[in-house]
Amino acid sequence: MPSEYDVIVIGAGPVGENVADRAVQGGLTVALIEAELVGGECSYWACMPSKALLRSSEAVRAAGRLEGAKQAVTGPVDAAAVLRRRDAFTNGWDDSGQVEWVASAGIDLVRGHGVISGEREVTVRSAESAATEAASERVLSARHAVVVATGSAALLPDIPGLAESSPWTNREATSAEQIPSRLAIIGGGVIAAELATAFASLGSHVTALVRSELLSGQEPFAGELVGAALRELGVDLRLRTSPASVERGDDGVVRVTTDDGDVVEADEILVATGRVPRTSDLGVERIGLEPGRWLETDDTLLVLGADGTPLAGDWLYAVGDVNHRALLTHQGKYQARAAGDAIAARANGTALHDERWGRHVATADHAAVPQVTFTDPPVASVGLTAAEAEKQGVLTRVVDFEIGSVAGASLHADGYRGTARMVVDEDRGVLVGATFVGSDVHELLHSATVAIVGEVPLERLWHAVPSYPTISEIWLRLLETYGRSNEQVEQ
Ligand SMILES: Cc1cc2nc3c(=O)[nH]c(=O)nc-3n(C[C@H](O)[C@H](O)[C@H](O)COP(=O)(O)OP(=O)(O)OC[C@H]3O[C@@H](n4cnc5c(N)ncnc54)[C@H](O)[C@@H]3O)c2cc1C
Ligand SMILES: NC(=O)c1ccc[n+]([C@@H]2O[C@H](COP(=O)([O-])OP(=O)(O)OC[C@H]3O[C@@H](n4cnc5c(N)ncnc54)[C@H](O)[C@@H]3O)[C@@H](O)[C@H]2O)c1
Repeated sequence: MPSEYDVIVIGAGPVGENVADRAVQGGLTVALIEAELVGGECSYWACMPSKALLRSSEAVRAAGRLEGAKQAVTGPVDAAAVLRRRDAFTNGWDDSGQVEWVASAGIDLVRGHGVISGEREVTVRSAESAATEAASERVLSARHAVVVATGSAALLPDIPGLAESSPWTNREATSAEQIPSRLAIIGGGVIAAELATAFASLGSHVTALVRSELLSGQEPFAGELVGAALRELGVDLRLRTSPASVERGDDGVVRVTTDDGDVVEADEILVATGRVPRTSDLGVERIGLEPGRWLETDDTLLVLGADGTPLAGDWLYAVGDVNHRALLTHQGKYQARAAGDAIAARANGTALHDERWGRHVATADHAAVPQVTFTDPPVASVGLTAAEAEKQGVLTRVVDFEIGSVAGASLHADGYRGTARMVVDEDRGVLVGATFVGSDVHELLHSATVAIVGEVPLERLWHAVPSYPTISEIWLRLLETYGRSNEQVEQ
């Protein structure tokens, strides 16, 4: 293998793989360095296994909401079969399939831990040498760019006794071989809500300790509807409650003392309190950056130095979780496409389109980040919440509608419960945010993303006719509730 490449990518998660692929397609040679499994957190301990843990129980509950189907589906979910299905999605934590794809894409995979050892230089310590401490290092240099795609890891809050109690992070939870009888969860964000749903559905008695509100970054009705559903699943949901201390006794039982003096007992405790960047052992101090911090970038994903401008020579990029722009696989891969193409354009001396919405920038990170929280009901959101729009000074109008009163939804599930909200920028007459909560709203989300990214005037949206009878008719109801501008003039 050569020691000089056009581009070196550190981290072969979904985002690193994509930036490498894009750079190869731009005619460049690429080395992709991975310390663990090619495919990263998403494939093995995050998106894929967590969704596999959720889906079967969701399907059973969906049948239970339909007269006629519910009589046919009467038994409990087979947790062991769900775990086997999860194992199939993670390929038994074997990345050989993804390694094959890397080779077929013309990318050189280098196994080991990458450290930035100088400008355009990365030293790779092989996994074996890290274990034996034998010196087996390779120094690689990059003619054009080094891309950091090292992702994020679970944040462990400083709660007395927690670290000593063998807590689960997303890794242990998504790779669990058994369903614990009692699971305590700290946190009220996306991971906590999804994994509370998964484990409660698979038979755990879940106690969730949420220091503020559930899903507090989203529209308030999202947390209310998901919280009600979790309680129906038997989750002991404790809002505005924090753990004061944690202890795992000799009997193996974890005891969490809450700030109101109560004691919660559990067999396992899952920490879902946010993420930290994987930059603490990356050598960034050699180039004037602080280890353990997120890497701030411009919109072409070039890393910014302490002075807020890209490092001299435009050689260091950061994509995916590690830049903290949006901790989502699809958004990281979007950044990867922009960065990979920008690297190729800069290397080949072709035009750089770094204007807003240009080919080489990740503009959507600021305007239209879609996210589905795979609870039951799921929460599908994109763009700004009403509170965020107001905070940004947008002249905001909010329109809400109950999804259950749409014909398609009432056919979809008996007693369909759900809410939709659109957030409108009144000055521009366009949508800037949308949230849907309700069974199977996932697939509605992309329509809202297209409307926001395309800045489609609401007047034109009236001509996008939703099929009857589908849940998409919610669009028509939202527009009718908003009213047409000529109606407003007449009033
Ligand atoms: C439980 C859970 C569920 C999630 N569900 C979803 C979901 O449904 N949809 C969604 O969009 N997002 C989801 N996410 C978020 C998603 O997992 C991340 O946004 C995504 O994995 C980020 O990709 P990445 O490539 O930036 O980083 P990662 O996937 O973290 O990959 C980084 C890679 O870099 C490697 N690495 C790190 N440091 C080095 C080094 N110095 N040298 C060599 N290699 C290194 C790591 O081993 C890893 O393989 C979920 C997250 C969690 C925790
Ligand atoms: N379906 C998806 O798209 C999906 C699924 C899972 C994760 N993710 C991504 O992973 C990221 C991380 O998820 P997350 O749930 O860990 O983070 P989060 O930021 O969504 O939620 C963190 C939660 O922990 C709480 N918290 C923080 N510190 C605490 C402390 N010391 N004590 C008690 N509570 C504390 C917060 O109040 C919040 O409720 C998310 O930003 C999301 O983008 C996405």
